[in-house]
Amino acid sequence: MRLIPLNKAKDVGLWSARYIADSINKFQPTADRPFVLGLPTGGTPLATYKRLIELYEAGEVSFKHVVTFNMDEYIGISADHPESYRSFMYNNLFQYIDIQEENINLLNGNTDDHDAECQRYEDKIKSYGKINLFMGGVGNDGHIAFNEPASSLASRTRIKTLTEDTRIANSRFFDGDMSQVPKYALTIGVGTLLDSKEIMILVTGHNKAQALQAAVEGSVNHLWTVSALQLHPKSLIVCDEPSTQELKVKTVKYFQELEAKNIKNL
Ligand SMILES: N[C@@H]1[C@@H](O)[C@H](O)[C@@H](COP(=O)(O)O)O[C@@H]1O
Repeated sequence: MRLIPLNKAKDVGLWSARYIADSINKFQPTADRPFVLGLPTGGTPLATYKRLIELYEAGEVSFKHVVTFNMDEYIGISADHPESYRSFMYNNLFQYIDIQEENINLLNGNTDDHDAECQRYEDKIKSYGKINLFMGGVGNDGHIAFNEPASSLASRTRIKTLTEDTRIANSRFFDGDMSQVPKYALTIGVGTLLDSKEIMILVTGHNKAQALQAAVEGSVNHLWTVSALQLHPKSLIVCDEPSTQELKVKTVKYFQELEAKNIKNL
C-alpha cells in the first residue's frame, strides 16, 4: 500500500485528479481499448472532480475513450432526485467533460429486481476485463462504497441496509432531515473493488482519522472494510493532515519520506 500524506483537502483533490489524468494519458485509450474508471460520490471527491474538469478544459485529458462505473446508488429515491448518485455525477462531473453517454455505468436503484440489477452490473464490469483504476472515499466507520461494518471482504454487488451512523452522516445532503435519507442502497462489493487493477482512496478531515488508522495500521478486519485495501497488490491512499491524527507520528514520517518526491507533484 502507498500512502500520500498531503496538507490540505484541496491538495488531495489536485493530486488525485493529476493521478487520474496521467493514468488515462499513459494508457492511451481508444474506442476498442477504453480506460475503465471506477468513481465515488460524496463530499470528498468534489475537489478531484473540479480539478478534472479544469484539466479537461485545459486540454490535458480527454474522457472520450473512458468508461466509468460508479460504486453505489440509493434505493428509494428517483433517478432525477437531486441527491441520487446519478444526479450527483452529472451535476459535478459528467455534464462538463467529453465522456460519451453510453460509456457511463450507474446502478439503477429503482428496479424491482435488485439481484438481477446487481448481476447485470457485475457482468458489465467483467465484459471490460478489469477496472483500471477505482477511486473511492471512506465513511467515518471505515466503510468503502456502502460496505458497512461486517460486510464480507469477498462480497459482490448487492443490496445493503445503511447503518444509522451512515444515514446521520449523509443527512447533511438531505437538509439534515433523517426521514428523507434512504435506508437501503445498491453497492459494489469489497470483492468487486479488490478485482480492480488499482485502487485509490481519498481521505480528508479529522472525522476520518479512525478509518485511516484502521486502513493503514490496523489488521485486515471486516468491521473496517477499508482495511481490505491491505490485500490488494496496488492500493493507494491520498490523505490530508487532519485525517492523520490517529496515525503514529512514525507512520506518517515513514510515508512522507518515502513519497517525498511525489508529494511535491501537485
Ligand atoms: N457511499 C458513500 C461512500 O462512497 C463515501 O465514501 C462515503 C463518505 O462520503 P464523504 O466523502 O461525503 O465523507 O459516503 C457514502 O457513504
